[in-house]
Amino acid sequence: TNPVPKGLSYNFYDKTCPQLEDTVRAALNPVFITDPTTAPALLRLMFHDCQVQGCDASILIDVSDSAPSKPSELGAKKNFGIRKRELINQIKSRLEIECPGQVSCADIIVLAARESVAISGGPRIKVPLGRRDSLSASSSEVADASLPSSDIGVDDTLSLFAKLGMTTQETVAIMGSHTLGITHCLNIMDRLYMPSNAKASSMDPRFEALLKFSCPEFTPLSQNTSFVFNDPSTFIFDNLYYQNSLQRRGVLRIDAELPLNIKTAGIVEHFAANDDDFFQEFTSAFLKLSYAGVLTGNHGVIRSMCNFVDN
Ligand code: HEM
Ligand SMILES: [Ca+2]
Repeated sequence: TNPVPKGLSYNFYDKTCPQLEDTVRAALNPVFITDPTTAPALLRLMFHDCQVQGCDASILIDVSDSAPSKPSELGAKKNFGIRKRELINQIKSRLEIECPGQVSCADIIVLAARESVAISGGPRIKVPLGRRDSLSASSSEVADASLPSSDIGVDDTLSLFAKLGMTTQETVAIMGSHTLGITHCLNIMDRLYMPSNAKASSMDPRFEALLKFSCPEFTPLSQNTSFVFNDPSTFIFDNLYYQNSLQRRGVLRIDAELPLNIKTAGIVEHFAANDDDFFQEFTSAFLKLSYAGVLTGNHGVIRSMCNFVDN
């Protein structure tokens, strides 16, 4: 049910860089310990790469060649809060010593996300490799059009991930990524303070008060870095996201509405009660995300540095 795209395989680097997965793990483990916010950042980095012109490391490119003065993909509004790109570069430099010219930045992003899930207590996902890197990034306009907005609802989310071949179960499972990490206040200000926005009314009032306390309505600019945790166990990959959403403590609109929509409510309840099934569906959803728009064979390149295109 989960065909591996042509050009990707589980033994892709067996001859050219057999120690790849060990190198990635060894590079990340110390960072995960010193900065536990790393895992959530790297998981979201993969989503935002794969969602914009495919899993091709386009999000790592610093400036756009075609329009050097305009913000490139990374500068898109919806990429606000993207962090830890430099870690992918650091891993890449190690690999350029160990196996020069072999490993794509796109594969490193997927491997780093896979490690992030595993180190946080989530499923250990084996991923097929062989992605290649794009020669250019998207414009910020294209990136903003490809990434979901922070107030997307259930139906739009289902169709967004259906484009990647995900079932409703898999879509609910991939949203379980919000078991990790944070949301900056600016992404929930409308939900909290727009009286016309009925979504707020379905929140647990104590949770709403907590969010409003963390994200006051008239936030001084100097404090617009404030954030809230996505779920109560923000560094642990578990099914508390679903339990929490069922208690009307979802942070984003989508987190709050998955348990309310007739198409997804039963699945949320199931994952809240059964983390094995959540992990299993998450695994197949993660793989489908990692297959999005991949460049393989003689498409794309292997960049020698992840943040710019020198080929
Ligand atoms: C409907 C789809 C989605 C929407 C609207 C959405 C939206 C958001 C928003 C607004 C944030 C807060 C970012 C910030 O303020 O810094 C966030 C964080 C996050 N998202 Fe999503 N997301 C979606 C799907 C996904 C998927 C598919 C994944 C992973 C595969 C994911 C992983 C994460 C993670 C790990 C964080 C925490 C990042 C951190 O702590 O730095 N999200 N998401
Ligand atoms: Ca991309």
